[in-house]
Amino acid sequence: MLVGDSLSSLDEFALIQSLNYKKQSNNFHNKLGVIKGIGDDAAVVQTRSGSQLVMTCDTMVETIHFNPYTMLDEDVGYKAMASNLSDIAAMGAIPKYALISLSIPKHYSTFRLKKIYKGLYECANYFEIAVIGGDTTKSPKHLNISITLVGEVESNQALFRSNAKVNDLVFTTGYLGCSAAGLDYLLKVKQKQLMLGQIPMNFLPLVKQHRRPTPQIKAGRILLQSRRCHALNDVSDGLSSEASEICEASNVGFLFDEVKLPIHPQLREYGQLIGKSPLDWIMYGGEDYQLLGTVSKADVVHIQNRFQQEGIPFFIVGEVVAQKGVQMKDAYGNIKKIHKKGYNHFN
Ligand SMILES: Nc1ncnc2c1ncn2[C@@H]1O[C@H](COP(=O)(O)OP(=O)(O)OP(=O)(O)O)[C@@H](O)[C@H]1O
Ligand SMILES: Cc1ncc(C[n+]2csc(CCOP(=O)(O)O)c2C)c(N)n1
Ligand SMILES: [Mg+2]
Ligand SMILES: [Mg+2]
Ligand SMILES: [Mg+2]
Repeated sequence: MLVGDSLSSLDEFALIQSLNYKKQSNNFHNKLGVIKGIGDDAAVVQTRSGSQLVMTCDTMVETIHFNPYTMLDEDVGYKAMASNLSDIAAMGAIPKYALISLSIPKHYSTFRLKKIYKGLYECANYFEIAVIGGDTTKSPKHLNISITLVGEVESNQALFRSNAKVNDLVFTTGYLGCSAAGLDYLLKVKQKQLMLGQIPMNFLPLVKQHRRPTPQIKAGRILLQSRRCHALNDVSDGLSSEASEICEASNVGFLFDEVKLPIHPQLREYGQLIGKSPLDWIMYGGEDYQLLGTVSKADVVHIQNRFQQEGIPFFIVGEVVAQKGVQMKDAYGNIKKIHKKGYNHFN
């Protein structure tokens, strides 16, 4: 990076890399018991007890992650907590403690902040997370909420992006693309603080997925306990981006099967209405917070059964191949390359 380079010339992931690469020695990390540092959904560190700590933080910034047309105040708190929980789920870990950092512009009333915290505690209480601290400051213009989550995982069992193996099957734990379509709808309607009751029934699942995604903690635990899941990631930036992350970390490729990608009926309907392919939202939309992972063919039936017992969807959507990168096979058997495109903060 050159002095004075503008951020817009840099990719978000390249920026993280350039700020952190080779700044600390491996010995130093080993001494401190770092099992997994930068580069996965959460960090994993050794403790003196038998288990390991899992830590992550994610931020929501007004105008970037939400605005008055897309979210109710309660939803902002709920989603800030849920998106962090999702990174813990992607490690197969159990979330436990949260620290909340809040930066508030002058025009926010305590009434609105209480609503944000109502949603935040709704999510924290449901998933049995103890809120144990945080930080509060003024902000020049927009609200900023950042959450640090700490969880626990059985020693050396955490699921990484880096263990996918050629011939594994690729799965997701639910429908993708709905959140992005819900966002599209809300931005088109453009009505401030739109209540659920004002939204036509057929668009409700899309809006709900955008405002209140369910972090897949239970799915992550099933996958870890099965001891048969090879790689795992959560889908915050879109399927193409998250698949690329697993492929890069594992040094493999993914071949998605277009006819196997599940399309939510309301996503299909909304796509038809506005003339857009659901595949665009699925591949490049993001914020669904489902899990994307790989499992060996021999073990897939066992895992499928466990998901069925728990009533959680499990869709096989492709396979892991030796050819690097992400590809898509269409209904006619034609294969095309999928570029790593998706939500990226700086381009
Ligand atoms: N400013 C930073 N300094 C050091 N490490 C960072 C920084 N920002 C992100 N990271 C690390 O980079 C890795 C990738 O982060 P990223 O935010 O893309 O993952 P994610 O939280 O799973 O995705 P998303 O934020 O889209 O939900 C993680 O290990 C994260 O801890
Ligand atoms: C008003 C508004 N405009 C656009 C978006 C879309 N969006 C913002 S951040 C992000 C990726 C996840 O965030 P991160 O990578 O920071 O975890 C996506 C898909 C939105 N939610 N609200
Ligand atoms: Mg993640
Ligand atoms: Mg993040
Ligand atoms: Mg992101």
